[in-house]
Amino acid sequence: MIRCINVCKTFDDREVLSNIDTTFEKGKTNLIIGQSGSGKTVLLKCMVGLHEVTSGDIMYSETNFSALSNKQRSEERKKIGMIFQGGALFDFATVEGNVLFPLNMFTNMSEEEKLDRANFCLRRVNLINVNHLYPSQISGGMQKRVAIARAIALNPKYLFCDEPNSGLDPITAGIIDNLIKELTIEYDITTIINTHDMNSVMQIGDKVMFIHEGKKWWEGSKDDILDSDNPELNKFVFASEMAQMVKKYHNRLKMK
Ligand SMILES: Nc1ncnc2c1ncn2[C@@H]1O[C@H](COP(=O)(O)OP(=O)(O)OP(=O)(O)O)[C@@H](O)[C@H]1O
Repeated sequence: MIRCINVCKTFDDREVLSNIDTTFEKGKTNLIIGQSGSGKTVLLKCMVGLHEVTSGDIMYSETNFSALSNKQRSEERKKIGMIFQGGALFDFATVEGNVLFPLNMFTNMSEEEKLDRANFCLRRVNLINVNHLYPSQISGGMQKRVAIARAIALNPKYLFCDEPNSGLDPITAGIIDNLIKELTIEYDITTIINTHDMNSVMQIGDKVMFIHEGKKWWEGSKDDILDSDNPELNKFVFASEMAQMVKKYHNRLKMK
C-alpha cells in the first residue's frame, strides 16, 4: 500500500500538485487519469523520489519515504519496478541485456542465476526466442513486454507504469493492460498506472483517481465512473463520441 498525504509540488512558485491525498491499495491496479499537464507524471516522480515534494508525505506501508535519507531511499527503490513512458529500453542492449540490467546493478546473483531470472521474466511476459534481438528489431507491443519483464526482474512490491500502452493498437494495449493486472494479482503488488486511455480505465481500473489542474478531483472504481455527476470528470472521460454513446446506453439501461 502507498499513501500520499497532502502532497504538494511547486516549481518556481507554480503549484503543479495541490494537497493530493489518497491511498493506492496492494493487489490492485490503481489508475491515475487526467488531461495532459494535469500533474500525473510529477506525482509518480514524487512517489519514487525523482522530485522532492514541496510538502506532504509519501508512505510506503509504514515507511515515510519523504523522511528517508538518500541511502535509505535507494534501498526502498529496489522494491519498485518502473515502466517509463515509451518503454525507455536501452537500444544498445539486447532484449536479454535489458532484463539483466537491474539484476547486474542491484544483486549479487551469479551469472547463471541472473540468466535464469531474466529468462523466467521473459517467459512470464510471453517473450520466447527473442533474447538476442535488439529493441529496434521487435514490435512496439514486444518492447512494452520487455519493459515489463525488466520491471519485475527484482520481484518488486510496487509497480509504477507511466502510460504503459501509449502508441499501441487497442488489442495490443488490452493485452498489455491484462498482463499488468495479472502480475499485480499474482505477486500481490501495489500497481499505479498513469494513463489517458479510457479502455484501460474500463478494463483494469480497480481504483481510479482523476487529477485536474494538480488537484484530486474525483476517485472511485471503474464502475463508479459511469454514474459520476462530476462535471470535470465527465468532460474528460466522455470526450469521445464513442464514450458518450456508452454513457447514454448505460443511462437508458438504468431507467428500465
Ligand atoms: N521539471 C519541471 N519543471 C517545471 N515544471 C514542470 C516540470 N515537470 C513538469 N512540470 C509542469 O508540471 C505540470 C504537470 O506536468 P506532468 O508531466 O505531470 O503532466 P501529465 O499529467 O503527466 O501530462 P501528460 O499526460 O502529457 O504526460 C505541467 O504544467 C508541466 O509543465
